[in-house]
Amino acid sequence: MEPNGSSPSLTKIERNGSSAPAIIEHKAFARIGLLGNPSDVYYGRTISLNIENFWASVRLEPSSDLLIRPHPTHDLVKFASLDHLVNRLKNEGYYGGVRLLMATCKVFTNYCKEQGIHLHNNNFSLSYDTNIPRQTGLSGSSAIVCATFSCLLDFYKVRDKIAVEIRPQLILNAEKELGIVAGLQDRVAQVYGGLLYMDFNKESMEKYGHGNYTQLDTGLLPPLHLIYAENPSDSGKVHSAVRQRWLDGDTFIISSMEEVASLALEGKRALLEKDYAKLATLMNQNFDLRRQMFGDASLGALNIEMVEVARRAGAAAKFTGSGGAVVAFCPDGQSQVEVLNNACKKAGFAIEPVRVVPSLLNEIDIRNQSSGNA
Ligand SMILES: Nc1ncnc2c1ncn2[C@@H]1O[C@H](COP(=O)(O)OP(=O)(O)O)[C@@H](O)[C@H]1O
Ligand SMILES: O=C(O)[C@H]1O[C@H](OP(=O)(O)O)[C@H](O)[C@@H](O)[C@@H]1O
Ligand SMILES: [Mg+2]
Repeated sequence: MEPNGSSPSLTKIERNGSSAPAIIEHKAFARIGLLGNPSDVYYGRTISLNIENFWASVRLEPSSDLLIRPHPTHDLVKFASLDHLVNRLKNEGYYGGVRLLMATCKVFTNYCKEQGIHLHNNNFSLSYDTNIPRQTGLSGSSAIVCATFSCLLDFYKVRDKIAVEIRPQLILNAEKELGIVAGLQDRVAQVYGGLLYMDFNKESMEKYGHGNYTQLDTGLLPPLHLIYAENPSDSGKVHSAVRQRWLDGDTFIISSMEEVASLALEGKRALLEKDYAKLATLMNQNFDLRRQMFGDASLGALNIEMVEVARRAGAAAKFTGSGGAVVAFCPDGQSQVEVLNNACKKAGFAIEPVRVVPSLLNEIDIRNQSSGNA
């Protein structure tokens, strides 16, 4: 695994000798919610893209015992002192990636059993690594789950038995299993790659168990920038209160989520027409609606400041996910990008150009898309 390297190859299957069982390695990349998030949690719509800037990788090695290997830093259990332990919990919480790997194994196994998909009895060990800034709304959690899921698909050779459009829901189920409130957009972007328009309308979700996912030409995108800060926030916690209000029938939340969903629909049109002034307006509206629904305390002062620094430079800006990272677009071009770069550096925020991942579907995946994907 080389998450600190620079060139992300997608899949690696190593054979040590002609008869030795294969080691399988998969990557899953960070994603940006460009428009419509978080309405994906509420039968809405989003436009999202998978980005090469950051990724998680998972390695599966055949072994005699079934072993889930803790990550040396993300699942820290050895500390220099009590203060170190307490600080670590304060800044990063109790959890690392081990629980994600375990939940993925459980959801995968149960789904295969329910569907009558045969799994052989060989064991494996799983380890992971990631360079996705932790809990910054770049979908670091589902990248770990998605890469694990891909390893299991290949280890059990069942890629042709689990249709592509079903996989995001199974990946989401692994996090649901852990009580994390989240939606499908991350997982769809990570399974499909590229730029996607997603429609999670209730009818399709209930009838087929998935939304309608359309891959768009990544060439439609204008240059985008990613801004982020070391500021972990727990996306599950951020979402729980708003989710509860939505379940309780709060009319403000329900109508605002519908408005957010409609931004993705308008955004699709704007992208197809290359109407980037419109795109900028929609991105700003998206963040303003999130801010009204979630409230400043839940979004966090530093996260709001990231959006405001970008806006003061004249850029359109919104969260990539639930908070921690921002996607910015400079409608006035390169001179504005320079102003934005300087403003971010001055404020202590990292900024870098967005690099989009091309489609990740292989021939088996494309052949096995179910007919329910209208
Ligand atoms: N970089 C990471 N390393 C290990 N585990 C992680 C990492 N990021 C997220 N997780 C796990 O996923 C859970 C949910 O993370 P989440 O808040 O959704 O972050 P993100 O915005 O990166 O998806 C965390 O509580 C933790 O268990
Ligand atoms: O709030 C959002 O936009 C997203 O939040 C979660 O993503 P994360 O990267 O963990 O912040 C959630 O999983 C997504 O479905 C939401 O759209
Ligand atoms: Mg997450």
